[in-house]
Amino acid sequence: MDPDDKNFVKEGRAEIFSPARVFYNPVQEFNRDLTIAVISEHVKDHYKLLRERQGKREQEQPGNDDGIADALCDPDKEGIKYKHGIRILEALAASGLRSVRFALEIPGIQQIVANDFSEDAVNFIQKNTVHNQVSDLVKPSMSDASMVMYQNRKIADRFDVIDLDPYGSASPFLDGAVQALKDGGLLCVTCTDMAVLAGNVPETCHSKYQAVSLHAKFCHEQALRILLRCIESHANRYSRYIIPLLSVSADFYIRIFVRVYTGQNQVKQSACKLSMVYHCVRCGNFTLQPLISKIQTSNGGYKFSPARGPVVLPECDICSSKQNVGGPVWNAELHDVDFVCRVLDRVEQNKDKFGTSDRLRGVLTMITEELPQVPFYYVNDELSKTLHCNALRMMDLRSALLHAGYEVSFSHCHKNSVKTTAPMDIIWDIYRCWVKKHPVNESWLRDDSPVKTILSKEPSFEAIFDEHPNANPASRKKGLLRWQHNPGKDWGPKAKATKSDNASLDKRRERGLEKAKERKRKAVKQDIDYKQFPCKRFKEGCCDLGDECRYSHSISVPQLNCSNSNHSNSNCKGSSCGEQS
Ligand SMILES: C[S@@+](CC[C@H](N)C(=O)[O-])C[C@H]1O[C@@H](n2cnc3c(N)ncnc32)[C@H](O)[C@@H]1O
Ligand SMILES: [Zn+2]
Repeated sequence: MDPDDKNFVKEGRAEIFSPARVFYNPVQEFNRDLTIAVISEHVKDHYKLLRERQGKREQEQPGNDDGIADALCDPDKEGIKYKHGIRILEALAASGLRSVRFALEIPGIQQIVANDFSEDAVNFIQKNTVHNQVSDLVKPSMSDASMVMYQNRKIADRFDVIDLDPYGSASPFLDGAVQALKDGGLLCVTCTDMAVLAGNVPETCHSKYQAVSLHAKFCHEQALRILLRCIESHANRYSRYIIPLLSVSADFYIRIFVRVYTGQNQVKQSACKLSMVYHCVRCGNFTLQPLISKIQTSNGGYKFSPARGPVVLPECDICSSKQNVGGPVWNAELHDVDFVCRVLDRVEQNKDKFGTSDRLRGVLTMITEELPQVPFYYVNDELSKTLHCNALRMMDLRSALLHAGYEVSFSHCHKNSVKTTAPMDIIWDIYRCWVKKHPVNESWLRDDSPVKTILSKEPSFEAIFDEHPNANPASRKKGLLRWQHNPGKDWGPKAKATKSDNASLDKRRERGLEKAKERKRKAVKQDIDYKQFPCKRFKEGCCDLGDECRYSHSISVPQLNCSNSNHSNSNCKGSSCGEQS
């Protein structure tokens, strides 16, 4: 292998040959680093369990006569085979980079099956395995991913860890995965079909995940909760259930880590972890409707019964607008915070090991700060946008909530998120107090607008905006890297690998850039100032271009020219709007 080759990739301790016709996405290094940290902690638990089961505590002796580490102490050497180590299946392995990194960077592995249905990919898995001297640990396999999992359903054949990292949705592979894991086995799942999970196509979301996704500001957390519920429902069919360890929304994908257990009693509780979601289309108010209630019985036991509903009136109790209904979603915890703290410790103690350690520290710290039992969040800029008022600083809103006796946290899913135990009307009370000091323009107070409905009510208390000692969380105080800044050229889910080579891919990329430049030149010629138009992606919470975005991220974009009261603001095209006065 020639290290100067353009197709030669170094990541972690691995050196991989990865031509364009085999999939490789450099932006997913964060995903792979995170997975290595999580599986390493899983190995610790695996050995703890083994020791408990066998009651043995031997001195560590990696590498006995047959070259296999045999002791049951926590393994500490990577790259060697452990007789009692874990078995991993990477069901969709592409170049094998992930599997090779597992072999080189996670101690305590017995075997990794690196599977792909593409012959090309498997040839590269083979080459890369030999080049990185991990042929003892990594076994290339060419098969359909589901088939491998169905063939390993027998208890003796099941895996300790299954990693699913597909193009788009992981849903076709979930049924096989929940059956091919050992009791307590770890399932790691990526989904990159965010448009589906985030509410753009609710009917497709239903066909893939059996849940309706809503077009809501909390869409990234919704994606996590839809996927978790979907895995749980697959598991339940086989008397199994899941315990989420870590659920992450990052860049253009979600990544979740859950343990799968067997137990009919726990499976019954699954019904209590489901909720439908009502969501107001105008003010963003949301309410969860559980499907099953667990009721205490007189003899100290409990029974299940259908939940009472509906929990909301047909119209939003805050702004009287219509509400959509979505779900069902997972309504229980997204993470096991103790486990996340262990992963965070591992990252902090091995900073040099992970190329993305700064971001890992930031995101994991934020996750440990999230309110664990509060599904979803509001987005602060969206609240001020709804009222067309001056922006209320995040620290001021957080302080006001804390002074009023409520808990508050960020969500790692969104920069300006507000997770809180306060009902939405309390948040509006805080905004009502704010607006008294910073009145909104009279023109927004039309009869049919949520602005008027919300502001016509007096606040039920006097909000205190003085900085509260807990308003600034540690992750923010320490200035940890919590968000990816200005994504680079490779950002985004990559298309399926093609037969073309890198050179032609580069040419296509160059042509794309040239076209974009041409469009910009034309715009300048026509003297179009895009900054007068609001950025749709920013509004949806997914524009990461910051100041570089050619559209406006300001909430005070003048759309006031439009006199048509039926004309929704989000559709207004500013100076090009046909319905203007
Ligand atoms: C997104 S790539 C995997 C990337 C890899 N996990 C990594 O971290 O670099 C998806 C891979 O899945 C393979 N694939 C897609 N459907 C499959 C199936 N049903 N069975 C096996 N492999 C499949 C494709 O050939 C492709 O190489
Ligand atoms: Zn409303």
